[in-house]
Amino acid sequence: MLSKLVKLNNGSYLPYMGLGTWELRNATEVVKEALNIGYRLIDTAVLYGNEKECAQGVLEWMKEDPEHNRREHVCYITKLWTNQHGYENAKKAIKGCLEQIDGLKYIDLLLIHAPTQGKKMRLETYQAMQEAVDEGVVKSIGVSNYGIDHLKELLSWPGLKYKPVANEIEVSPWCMRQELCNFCSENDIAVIAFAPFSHANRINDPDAVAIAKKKGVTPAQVLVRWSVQKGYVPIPKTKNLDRLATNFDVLSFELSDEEMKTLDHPDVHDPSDWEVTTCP
Ligand SMILES: NC(=O)C1=CN([C@@H]2O[C@H](COP(=O)(O)OP(=O)(O)OC[C@H]3O[C@@H](n4cnc5c(N)ncnc54)[C@H](OP(=O)(O)O)[C@@H]3O)[C@@H](O)[C@H]2O)C=CC1
Ligand SMILES: O=C1Nc2ccccc2C1=O
Repeated sequence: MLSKLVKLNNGSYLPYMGLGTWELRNATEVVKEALNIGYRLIDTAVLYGNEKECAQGVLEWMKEDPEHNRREHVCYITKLWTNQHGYENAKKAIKGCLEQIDGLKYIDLLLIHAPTQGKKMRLETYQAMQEAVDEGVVKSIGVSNYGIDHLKELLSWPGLKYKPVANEIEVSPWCMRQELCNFCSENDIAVIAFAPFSHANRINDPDAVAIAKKKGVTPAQVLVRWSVQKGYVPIPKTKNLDRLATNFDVLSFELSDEEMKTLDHPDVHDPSDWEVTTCP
């Protein structure tokens, strides 16, 4: 039986999966509906331009049933974009993120969106994020699109006060990043798996379709389940209210070892998005 929560290295938890919100233009409506279905993790970013709308969705959901729908039940993730790196710049950017979400009061998990700005900028940004934890406005911090070298740089940095709790990276059966995922696991860093459908490119994969048919589920559910069963936290995105519920329903069935192996493509590296895990 899979747990509904993934324990982080700072003692807090992530839900077993969440909602991606890139390109969501009806974010308030989708986030509110997702929370009503049972999603408890919302992944946004400064880049997406919808932080305010996502927060509004959470606030409206809380307002619907204040006794049961509580702020502390939701994990709100946002990410600093690449032009927000550097100590002062990041301080200002974090303030901006907090202004966007106002009524939510704090950010559950703040990530550096990508390691593209070089060592000095990466570490200065992280320093500003650590201070936001000390100020109580951010509960946990982590990174995204970090490769092993970027993680080693951070873990060996003398200024490290709070270990990154998570690395958000593209992971799917066609982008397994086994070495990086193993490194994260060995260092107690959770893997948040973005683009679990390879940005919809793989939703009709014949193996996923065949397994889905056999189980009476959708191929999307098979791909989300693959990720959850690997121990990752997938964050599929949909703007479609009907798909929200099925994508979330992945605890009612299991994939056998053989089915997992059929889906695995360890020798394929086909990211659907940017590939910056090896940048200097
Ligand atoms: N940190 C980073 O650098 C990155 C983070 N991310 C995060 O990860 C999230 C997910 O990645 P994303 O790139 O959106 O790609 P996904 O792999 O989640 O695929 C999303 C696509 O799949 C479609 N889809 C969703 N559910 C179904 C379904 N049940 N059946 C058929 N099609 C479906 C969606 O269309 P529709 O909406 O019409 O249903 C959309 O076109 C992002 O939204 C973002 O939050 C993504 C990329 C980079
Ligand atoms: O969701 C995302 N889609 C993207 C495309 C390019 C760069 C970053 C991202 C995201 O974070």
